[in-house]
Amino acid sequence: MSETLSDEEVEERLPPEWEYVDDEIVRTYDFNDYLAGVAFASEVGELADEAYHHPTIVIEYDTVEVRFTSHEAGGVTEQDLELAAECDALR
Ligand SMILES: C[C@H](O)[C@H](O)[C@H]1CNC2=NC(N)=NC(=O)C2=N1
Repeated sequence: MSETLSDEEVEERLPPEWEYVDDEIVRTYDFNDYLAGVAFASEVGELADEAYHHPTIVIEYDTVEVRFTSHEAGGVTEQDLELAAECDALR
C-alpha cells in the first residue's frame, strides 16, 4: 500500500491550480460548454479506472471539480499527485 505524504510534501509537490484541503487534493476546471465538462469528466474517469484509483468528480454547468485522496492509505499519496498531473495534461 502507498504511504501517505506529509502536509509539507503535499504542499511542496502539489501541481499549480490544485489545493490541499482536509487530506484531499482538489482542482476546479472551468468550461464554457456543459458537455465539454462532461467529456472531460469522462476522460478523468478513464484515467482513474486505468489506474484503479478513483477521484470524486462533481460536474456543474460550467465547472468540473476533481478531488483525489487515497482512501485505503488515509490521505494523499504519490498516486494522487501523479493522477492530478495526468488530469491537467488532458486540457
Ligand atoms: C476497495 C478499494 O476501494 C479499492 O481497492 C481501490 C479503488 N479505488 C480507490 N480510489 C482511491 N482514491 N483510493 C483508494 O484507496 C481506492 N481503492
